[in-house]
Amino acid sequence: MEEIQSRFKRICVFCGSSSGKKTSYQEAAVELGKELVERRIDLVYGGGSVGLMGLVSQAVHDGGRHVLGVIPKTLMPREITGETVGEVRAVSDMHQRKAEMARQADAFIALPGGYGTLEELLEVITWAQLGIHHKPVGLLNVDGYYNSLLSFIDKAVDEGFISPSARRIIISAPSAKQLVRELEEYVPEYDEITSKLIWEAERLSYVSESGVVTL
Ligand SMILES: CC(C)=CCNc1ncnc2c1ncn2[C@@H]1O[C@H](COP(=O)(O)O)[C@@H](O)[C@H]1O
Repeated sequence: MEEIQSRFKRICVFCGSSSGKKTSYQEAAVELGKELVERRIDLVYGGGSVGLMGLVSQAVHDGGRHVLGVIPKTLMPREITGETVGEVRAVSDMHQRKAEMARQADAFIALPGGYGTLEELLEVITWAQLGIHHKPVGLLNVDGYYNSLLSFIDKAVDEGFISPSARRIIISAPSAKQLVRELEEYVPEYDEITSKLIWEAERLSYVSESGVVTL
């Protein structure tokens, strides 16, 4: 089989700590894991084996790619998050966890999930909007799970709360293959105002060779 060389070394996946009711969600998590393997991309995620998090991490690990789970110390007991495959990095709190996951990744993908997934997704979108990073953000819209979120965001654009260029930060696709392909082709738009901002990366605990804006 021909090996595909990706521009991404490691992708951060946000997804449900539950599995969801439809098998299509679980299948999509495995499919995404296999797509990363095929493109020789490593995984960073929230750690543990619960829900879709367990399925995607297992698929990447089984395929021989590196898996990094970033877990706050309080979530570390196995009865809470289950066994983690690959490397585990303990951090002090949820804020540090998100910063570390973002720092380690070259792109972000959200699978279906609940509050935790939404919060992680919206934060990396907000950071992109502010020019803190220029990494692509993808939404794996399995079976239209995120249609209502996307409609809401379009309404926010219509109502003048989100700019059309900020809307374009989100790349959505119904399948892992299509989504990763689109993320590979993504070219970030540089906003004149945000590109003039200098972020105190250290204060945000968010330092990256590729992601942080330097003027
Ligand atoms: C005590 C308890 C309910 C533990 C659940 N176990 C968890 N283990 C690991 N990461 C998690 C957990 N719950 C939420 N997260 C974080 O929030 C996201 C999932 O939250 P949710 O299920 O969509 O909302 C994941 O991407 C992960 O980074």
